[in-house]
Amino acid sequence: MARKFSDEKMVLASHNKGKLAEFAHLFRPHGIEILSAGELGLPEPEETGETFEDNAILKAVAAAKAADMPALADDSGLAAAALNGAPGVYSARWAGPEKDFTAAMQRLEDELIAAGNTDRSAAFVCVLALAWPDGHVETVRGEAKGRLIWPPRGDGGFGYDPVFMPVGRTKTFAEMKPEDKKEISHRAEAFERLIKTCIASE
Ligand SMILES: O=c1nc[nH]c2c1ncn2[C@H]1C[C@H](O)[C@@H](COP(=O)(O)OP(=O)(O)OP(=O)(O)O)O1
Ligand SMILES: [Mg+2]
Repeated sequence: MARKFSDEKMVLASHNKGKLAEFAHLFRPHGIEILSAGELGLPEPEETGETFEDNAILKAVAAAKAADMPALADDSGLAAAALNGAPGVYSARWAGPEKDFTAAMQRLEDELIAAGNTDRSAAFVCVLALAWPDGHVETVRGEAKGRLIWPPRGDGGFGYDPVFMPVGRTKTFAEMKPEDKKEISHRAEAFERLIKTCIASE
């Protein structure tokens, strides 16, 4: 049995404004007060894990202990099939300290072409970890499948959204309204699973 969340508030252990905006929408119907790592002055831990799970857990546990309240962390990224899942857990690092996603998307395109440009399928992955100050952690995972387009399109969203076209759609994540991305995203799927396992009262 998963541990249930029964508090009134939690800290969102992320320093990414794009994620924080999406979580604000996702949490709206649930009546849970969300504080951000930034507003609590929490440090950004080094993401030394090899998997999304490892990194989500280390971010959530560090924040829960530092804030002394339950903490939710999101570790996510884009996995290109032709690149054996790269950039994967390195998705943020491909953009460098300047968070230059124009450069990161260009690198992705260059590597797809170098790999033969025959398979442009990719998936966004999101692992959420909910940790308590005593160190207990629950994790859930969500995925969105699609393909990588070029050139980038749209100015909504964040990160790699302008090159990601979800399966069965004609708009990239960056061209969609936030409420449309929210219906089908990796983050929304993981969030729904989190609600079912850890937050719903049944
Ligand atoms: O919906 C998304 N749309 C576009 N790009 C995305 C998305 N979701 C993850 N991504 C990419 C960019 C992000 O920078 C990286 C996650 O890296 P990741 O370490 O989990 O997040 P982060 O460093 O940006 O913030 P933080 O660790 O403080 O939560 O993958
Ligand atoms: Mg990060």
